[in-house]
Amino acid sequence: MLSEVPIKLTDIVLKYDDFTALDGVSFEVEAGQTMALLGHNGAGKSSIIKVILGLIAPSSGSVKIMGKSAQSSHLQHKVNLGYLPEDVSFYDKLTGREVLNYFAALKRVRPTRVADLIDEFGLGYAQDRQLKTYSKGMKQRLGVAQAILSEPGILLLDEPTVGLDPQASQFLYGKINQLKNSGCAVVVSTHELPLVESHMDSALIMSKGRRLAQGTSSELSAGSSLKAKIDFGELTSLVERDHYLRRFFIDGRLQVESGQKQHMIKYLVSQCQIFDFTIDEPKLEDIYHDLMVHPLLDQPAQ
Ligand SMILES: Nc1ncnc2c1ncn2[C@@H]1O[C@H](COP(=O)(O)OP(=O)(O)OP(=O)(O)O)[C@@H](O)[C@H]1O
Repeated sequence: MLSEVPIKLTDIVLKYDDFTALDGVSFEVEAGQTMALLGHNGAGKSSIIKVILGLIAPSSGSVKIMGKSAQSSHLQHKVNLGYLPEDVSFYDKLTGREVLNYFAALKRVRPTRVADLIDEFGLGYAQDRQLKTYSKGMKQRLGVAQAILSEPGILLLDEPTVGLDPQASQFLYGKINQLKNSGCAVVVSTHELPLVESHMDSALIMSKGRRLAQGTSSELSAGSSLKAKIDFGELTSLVERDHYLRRFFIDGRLQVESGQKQHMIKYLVSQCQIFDFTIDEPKLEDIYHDLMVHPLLDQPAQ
């Protein structure tokens, strides 16, 4: 029997009174896949996470977690799920260690895991201090440690790197990668595009509750109107002789839409015997900003 898809949303519409926060959102996250939710403030990212958790019911559409409705009453007990809310807050008279011990007992996690995570997240020196003495980043580290405590099969992180220093952010994405390799399905809502580009499998880019684009970095790049830039040593002299290449010679570089890239590479290799070139693909950050300026809102939901 095929295993169930950990997260599957189909045509989700979510209304808060008269306001439509999500409008026809569909996607799946397979086991061992990581997906980023991107979009402007108010695009609907946290709402998606809350719908996946079953904290809010969509107005229409279906949310299946491991094949079961997200609204099913015992789902939380049956699915090993880790969650970091956007505004992480714990009772601030507890110490860091007490907070993690509390969640460890709740999730039936061995106590040695608490000690390991406190150590890995660099909180050992503060583990017996009350949270009211913690900085924002220390609380965030604790929140992330809480979310991954049970080595979840589904991990939902809402803006996990807010307040984290660059080293802690890198460490977190290393942890996400470890969980992915053990089969966890991961969804991260974030505004940190370079981290997404280097660490996540795919991204769903949202605007005003709708999907603007979705895919891996190369799929997003191929669907974008931004150009890939191809450079090699004797470019200028070759372009002077080659009428075809001249068409793509812009600002001293060959520039082609991502969809034409393979064709251009073939041409360079077979027609020009150029084997040594570099390709500068559009960055996720550029694709994102381009989409925000030129939205493709008529794109049908997948
Ligand atoms: N409980 C609520 N009642 C009414 N409107 C809400 C509620 N929660 C969210 N909204 C609205 O729904 C839209 C989506 O909100 P959401 O929090 O999902 O956005 P987001 O993409 O996570 O934003 P941010 O990047 O700022 O965290 C926003 O316009 C927000 O004002």
